[in-house]
Amino acid sequence: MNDVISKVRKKKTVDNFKETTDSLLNRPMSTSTQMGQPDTATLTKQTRDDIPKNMPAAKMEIRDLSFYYGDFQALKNINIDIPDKKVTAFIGPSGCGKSTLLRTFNRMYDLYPGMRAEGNISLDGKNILGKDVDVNLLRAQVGMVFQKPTPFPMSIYDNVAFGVRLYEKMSKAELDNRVEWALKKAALWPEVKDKLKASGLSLSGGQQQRLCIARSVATKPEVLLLDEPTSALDPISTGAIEDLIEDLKNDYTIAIVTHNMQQAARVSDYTVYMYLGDMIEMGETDQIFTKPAQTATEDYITGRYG
Ligand SMILES: Nc1ncnc2c1ncn2[C@@H]1O[C@H](COP(=O)(O)OP(=O)(O)OP(=O)(O)O)[C@@H](O)[C@H]1O
Repeated sequence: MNDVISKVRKKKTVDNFKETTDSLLNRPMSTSTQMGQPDTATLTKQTRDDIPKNMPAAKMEIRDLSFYYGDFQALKNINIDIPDKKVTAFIGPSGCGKSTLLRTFNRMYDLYPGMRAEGNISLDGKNILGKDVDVNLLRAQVGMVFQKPTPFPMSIYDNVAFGVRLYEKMSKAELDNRVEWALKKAALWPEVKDKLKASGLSLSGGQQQRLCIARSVATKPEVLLLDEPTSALDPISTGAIEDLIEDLKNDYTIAIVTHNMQQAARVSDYTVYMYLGDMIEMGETDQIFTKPAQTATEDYITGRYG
């Protein structure tokens, strides 16, 4: 039944997406947009006063966040709430800072010298940018899946058990249960249950990406970050991952970066539009795709630039 509802919901959103983009496309374009640029005259950058007031409880609160690669400022004073147990999609043209923003949510940038974040990101009320934060623990709480599937060169079982062994002490039987649970969550169990000792690298691209999702959920994170998780996959594997996202949001708060507008419309509850390091607009996905508040968002969604 849930399956049917979810398929109807998806179909509706996709139909809405098409109808709206068609009607949005019939509106006249500004001169700058005609030249393949956003209409900067009407582009309003958001501040913390613009965070929508009617949002559900926030799992993460991002306040006055700026990010630097050396001297280059890639994020400029970002203010957003990431709602708990919802899917938030980040969209925007290449280089606007989507991946950079996602990587601040688990301080992935700490691995590289010369990169720094300023401002505040709170997870359940605690600032994760503080010096006292245990970043390994943070990364267990805030899991990440990358664009290209990145299984470790070890067995399917060990891939999933890897993070669990790092952070938790448990018996072999408990670990077996956790591995099975995570593979079921990632909708991969039926395909691999008879070959858990085979190398993770022997799986197809779509299976490898689901293995990476299983590896992430195995440590029972609270937030799951997905950075273009399907861009290297075929349509069938993409559909499987999108169904999985729909299912996972019952238990996890999910943030996803995607270049695919239809995918953002299909899988997300909230959408954030970014441009050149600024957050331009955040709202419910249906609103962003049917009635964006900013002309720049509308122009991007309708494919007029980006
Ligand atoms: N390691 C780095 N060193 C220096 N600048 C970087 C680095 N990574 C990204 N940038 C710059 O930061 C800006 C934001 O990049 P980011 O990868 O976050 O954008 P994006 O919106 O995710 O792009 P895409 O959609 O193409 O993946 C870009 O101008 C990019 O060139």
